[in-house]
Amino acid sequence: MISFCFQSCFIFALLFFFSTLFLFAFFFKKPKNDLPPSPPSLPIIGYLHLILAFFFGESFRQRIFNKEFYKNISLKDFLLLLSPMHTTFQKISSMYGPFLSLRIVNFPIVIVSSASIIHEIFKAQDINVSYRGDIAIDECIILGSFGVFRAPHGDYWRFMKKLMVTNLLGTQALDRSRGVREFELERFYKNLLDMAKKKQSVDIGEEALRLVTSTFGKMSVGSSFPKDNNDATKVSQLCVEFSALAHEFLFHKLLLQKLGISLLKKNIMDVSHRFEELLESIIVKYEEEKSEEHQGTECMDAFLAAYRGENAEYKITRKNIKAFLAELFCGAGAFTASTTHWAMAEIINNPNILKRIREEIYSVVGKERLVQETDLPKLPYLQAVINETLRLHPVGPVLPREFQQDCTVGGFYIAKGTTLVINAYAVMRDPDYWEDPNKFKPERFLASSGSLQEEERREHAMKFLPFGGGRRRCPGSNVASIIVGTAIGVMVQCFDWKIKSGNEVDMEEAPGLNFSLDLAHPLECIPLPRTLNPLATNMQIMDL
Ligand code: HEM
Repeated sequence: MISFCFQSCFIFALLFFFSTLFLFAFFFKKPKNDLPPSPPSLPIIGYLHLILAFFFGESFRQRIFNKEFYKNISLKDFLLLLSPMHTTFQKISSMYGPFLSLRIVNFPIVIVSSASIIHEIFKAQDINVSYRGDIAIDECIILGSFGVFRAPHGDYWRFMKKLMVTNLLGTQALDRSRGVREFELERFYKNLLDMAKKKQSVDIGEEALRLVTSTFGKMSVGSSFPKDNNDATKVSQLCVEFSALAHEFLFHKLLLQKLGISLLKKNIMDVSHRFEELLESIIVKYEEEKSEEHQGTECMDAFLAAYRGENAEYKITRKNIKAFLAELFCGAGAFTASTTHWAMAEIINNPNILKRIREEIYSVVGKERLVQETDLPKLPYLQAVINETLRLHPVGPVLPREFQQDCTVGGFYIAKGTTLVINAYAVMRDPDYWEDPNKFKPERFLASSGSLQEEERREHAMKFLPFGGGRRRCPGSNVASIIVGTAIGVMVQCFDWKIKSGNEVDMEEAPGLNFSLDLAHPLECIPLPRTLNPLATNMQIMDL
C-alpha cells in the first residue's frame, strides 16, 4: 500500500499554488475572442484551480482539517474522496454554460453538455472527433491501441468493426447465437433458484457479471471458454483489477503526466501480461478443439482467419485478438452487468414499477416459461425501464474525444489537438430536455416521437446518449439491451426481492476519479421464488 504524508503534501501544494499565482499575475492573457466561452482563468495553470475545487468535493473538504484523516491514508483511499469526472464537469457547466472552453496547464479542453452542439459536432465534425486521444501505454492490451476502443480511426479500426458487426453483433449474427444466450439465461435462473432454496443472499452485480461474462465468452470462443467456474471467474477478477488500476492511472496521468504513467506502468503491465496469458490459453484451446472437428464460433473463426492472413482485406496479430477479447469482457461486459445492477436497484426501490413489469410479462409470456429475447419487442414497459436506467445511470457518463483538425463549432473556433469531453450524464439530466430529470420515470420512454421530422429526430436523439454517438458510437447496444432486458425480465418474472439490510437500496454513485459510473455499494438481496410459480415447480423446489 502506498502511503505518504498528505498534510505536508497539501501545504506544499497550497504554497506552490499561491506563489505561482503571485509570480504570474501580471502575465494574465485574455483568451481569444472566438473560442467558446470560458470561466475566469488564472495565468499558467488556466482552470486547474476550478477543476481541483470541484474534484475535491464536500467529503474531502470536511476531512482535511481532521488529523485522523492523514493517518495511514493510502493513495487508493485518497482517490475515493475525489468527485467523478461527470459530476465535476456538470457543476462547472451549470455555473458557466453548456459549451465551454477550458485550459488545464497547457491542455485545451472543450466541455459540451448541450444536445444541439453535440448534434452539430456529430453532423459536421464526426471524422474530426473520431479519435479517443493519446494512448498512454501502447503495449497494454486494454489501455493500448490493439483493440477497437482506443484504435485510431483508420483501416484497422474499420476492419475490426466490420468483423465484429458481421460475426458477433449484427442482426444475423445475433440470430445465430440466440441459443447460447438462452442457455446462459436459464443457467442464471437456476443459479438464483438454487440460492433461493438455500435462503442465500445474492449480490446482483456479481451474478449479472457472471451471466454476461459467460454469455460473451460462449458467443466469442464457444465451448473453449472455461466451463470451470474458477477459471471463468479469473476473467472477471482480472477485469476488476484493471478497473481499480485504471482509476489510479487517470489521476496520475492528469496530474503527473509522464511521471505518473511510468509510476503505474509496472503494475498495469503485470495485470496485462497475466490477462494475455489467460486469453492465449483460451485461444490455443479453441484452435486445438477446432482441429478435432469441434464446431467453432464464426466470430473466433473470422478473427483467426484474419490473423493467419486467409482474409486478403487485412492481416491482424494475435495481440489484436486478445485485446478484442479483453475489451469484450472488461469494457462491454462490465458496462452491461453494471446497467443490470442499476436497473434492478431502481426496480427494487419502486415496487409499483416492479409490479407493472411483472404484469406485462405475465400477460405476454405467462407463467409457463421463462421470458426470452424474442418476447422483448412485445414488452414496451420493460424496455422503457431499461432506457430510463440508461438515461439516469449511464455507465459511460463522459465521452472523451480529440479534435484532429482546426474547426468551427457553434460559430466558435476550436484548435487541432483540443480534447472534447461530451458530458452525456449532464445532457441526460438537463431540465431543459427532460421533465423531472432526476426522477426515475420509465413512462417518458413510452411517449411516441412519431410526429418529428427526420432532422429533428436526429437532434432529439442527441439528448439520449448512453451509447455515445457518431461513427464511434457503441456497436453493442442491441446485444446489451437484449442481455439486460432478459436478465431483468427473469429476475422480475420469477422472484420477489428482499433487501439484505435496510428497507431501501442505497442509490449512491461510487465516488472517485473515474470515467465509469457504478453503484457505490453492492446490491445484496434475498430472492424469494414466486409462490404458485410453475417455473419453480418444474425445477422441483416445492420443498422450499
Ligand atoms: C449497457 C451496456 C453498454 C453501454 C452503456 C455501452 C456504452 C458505450 C459507450 C458510451 C461507448 C463510447 C461511445 C462513444 O465514444 O461515442 C461505447 C463504445 C463501444 N462499445 Fe459499448 N456499451 C455497452 C455494451 C457494449 C457491448 C455489449 C459491446 C459488444 C459486445 C460493446 C462494444 C463497444 C465497442 C467495440 C465500442 C467502441 C466503438 C468504437 O470505438 O468504434 N458495448 N460503448
